[in-house]
Amino acid sequence: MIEVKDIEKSFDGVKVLKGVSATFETGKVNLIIGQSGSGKTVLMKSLVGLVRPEHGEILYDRRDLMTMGREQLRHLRTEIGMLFQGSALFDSETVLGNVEFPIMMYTGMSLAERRERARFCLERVGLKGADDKYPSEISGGMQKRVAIARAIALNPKYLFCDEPNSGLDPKTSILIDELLYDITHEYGITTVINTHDMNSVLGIGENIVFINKGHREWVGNKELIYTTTNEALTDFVFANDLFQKVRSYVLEHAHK
Ligand SMILES: Nc1ncnc2c1ncn2[C@@H]1O[C@H](COP(=O)(O)OP(=O)(O)OP(=O)(O)O)[C@@H](O)[C@H]1O
Repeated sequence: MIEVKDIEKSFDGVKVLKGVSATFETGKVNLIIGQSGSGKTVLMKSLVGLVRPEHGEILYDRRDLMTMGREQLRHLRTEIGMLFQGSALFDSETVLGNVEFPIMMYTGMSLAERRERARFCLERVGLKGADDKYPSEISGGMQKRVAIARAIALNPKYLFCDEPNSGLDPKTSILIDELLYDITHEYGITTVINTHDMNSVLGIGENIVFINKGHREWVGNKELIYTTTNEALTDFVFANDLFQKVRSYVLEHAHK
């Protein structure tokens, strides 16, 4: 479990996180949602140590990132998997090479062990047989799967995904969501996903943290979101006509 307590972060004197507290649960898909500019990315960057808040605590299973020494930080990094926007694969490396990379960086495994682990991860994300391809030779959805295989290569306790559906068609997005959901549950990972995608919110949102103008405005799950009376949240989630209709349908049937 990751807990953040009263996080504050400013840029050039402007506060963008205004005392955010939230819990990201173990073995669950935790979503951070909110409008553009609300502070989601700054929150996620704070969680992984890329941004340093001026105030607050970031507790990884009770270990505070804010007060960790260099060794503790290095150890924590081996427990974290990251999936960046746009996959961020190394173009000059094969699919297998990309997945092997963190294993080579952070473990003392032999080449044969590394290969075995990387192949296992590729098979887990449904990419058996793609080892020798280069990122430019595979589709965006496949690239995302490679990035997921790389993110789980070190068997992480915590997995962070920044907009994992960006650039994908709706069907591929759902498949990627399902894969992230399955992996989270299979390995008991604390997964934190930063997303705008309403299909993801209503599909895999087991624990949803809604950030509005730098505040944590609402916490709940995909079921509770239908009945929320929080205006900022309904404006954000049900802005789209189709989702508004889905909401009306769900509410109507819930009362029968
Ligand atoms: N390094 C930085 N320097 C100055 N301001 C920043 C920096 N990073 C973020 N901000 C500001 O902090 C605010 C929150 O930005 P953030 O990127 O967290 O928004 P977001 O919710 O992730 O938006 P989006 O969904 O569009 O990515 C914005 O006003 C942004 O301009």
